[in-house]
Amino acid sequence: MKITDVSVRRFGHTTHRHADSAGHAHPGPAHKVELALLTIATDDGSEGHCFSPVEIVRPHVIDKFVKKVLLGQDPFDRERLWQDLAHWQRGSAAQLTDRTLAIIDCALWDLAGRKLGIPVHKLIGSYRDKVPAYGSIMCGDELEGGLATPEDYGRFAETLVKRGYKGIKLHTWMPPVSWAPDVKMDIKACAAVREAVGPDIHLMLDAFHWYSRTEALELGRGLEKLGFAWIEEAMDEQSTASYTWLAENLDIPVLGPESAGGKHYNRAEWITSKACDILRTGVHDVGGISPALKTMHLAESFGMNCEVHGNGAPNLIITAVSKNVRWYERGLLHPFLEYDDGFEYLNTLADPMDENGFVHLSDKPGLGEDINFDFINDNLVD
Ligand SMILES: O=C(O)[C@H](O)[C@@H](O)[C@@H](O)C(=O)NO
Ligand SMILES: [Mg+2]
Repeated sequence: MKITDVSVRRFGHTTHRHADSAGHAHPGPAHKVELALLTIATDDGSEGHCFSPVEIVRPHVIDKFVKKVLLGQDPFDRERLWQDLAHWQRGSAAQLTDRTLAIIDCALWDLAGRKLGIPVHKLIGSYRDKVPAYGSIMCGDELEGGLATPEDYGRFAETLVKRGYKGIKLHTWMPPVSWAPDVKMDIKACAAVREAVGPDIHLMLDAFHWYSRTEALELGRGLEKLGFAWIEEAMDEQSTASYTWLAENLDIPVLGPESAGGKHYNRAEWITSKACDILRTGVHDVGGISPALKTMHLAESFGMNCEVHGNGAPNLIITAVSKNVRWYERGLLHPFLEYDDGFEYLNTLADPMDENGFVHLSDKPGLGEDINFDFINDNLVD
């Protein structure tokens, strides 16, 4: 079996999600955005697919790096193909990123599952077929009745508990919100949520990513009083030493790194530097399902949980194949958006959640996404 092609379909779809100048999502009027579907094809007609931001699988990257590594190779040689792509990164002048490696790795897993007729979480070795979800709330805003005040967060948290969530994570206000960031307002929003949902719901905070050590310490101490489960990305994750200092000075578990580079290698450094109490990984953060599994196994060897960043089928799969992952991050959520409405390019939700807050794994072969190929082919953009 040999890989004969790597192709990309760019298509338009409608969303109410808008990115602000810092890249954080907020609700807004419906608008058209582009997405890509990458496909790896083989000589026996098998295919593997993965959705991607368009720029991550742009022609330069696919032609100059991906095709050179993949074409003619056995698609089941995922580990060797991932290692070869990773080695090209150094000479790529930062053009070949972990995000592209993630898309290729996921498409290869999808191809293997589709070829063998089994879901990827079973191919890897499943630990469970449903995963508790926490509701991951969007960053705050200045929208009337949106997420503009601590009370707005409290009201929305009540709605999420009624929907079935047993855990809720806040992202509070960040620039370009005019008065943000503000530690005291962060704590007020967290206090309003704790007051609204009571003591039994697990609460977490993912804060402004660039607080100073002393600001992060003040924030962490406030969360300790509210019984929060973890504090996340309150400082720039490029400074491991800052997190070692924070973890030494706080009782609340420090979780990370999410956005710091370095794949599973850097996450090993975070553990040995005592920079986190709970490790973090994510399919798109570390270069795919394959390195994410390595990260989770690394954490397990240190008796540490490893929480997964982000929603979607690949991240859901890795939450289901390891005992030391507690949650699936379902979001991002906002009072003005109906997350369960899904997307035009999927026939069904990739992460359906029952009334008890459990997300159920798909039993479809591959990544398990119910792709609407007709919609994609009818909405191609060149
Ligand atoms: O920075 C953001 O936009 C959000 O925090 C986003 O990355 C969210 O997915 C996250 O960090 N979850 O943990
Ligand atoms: Mg985060």
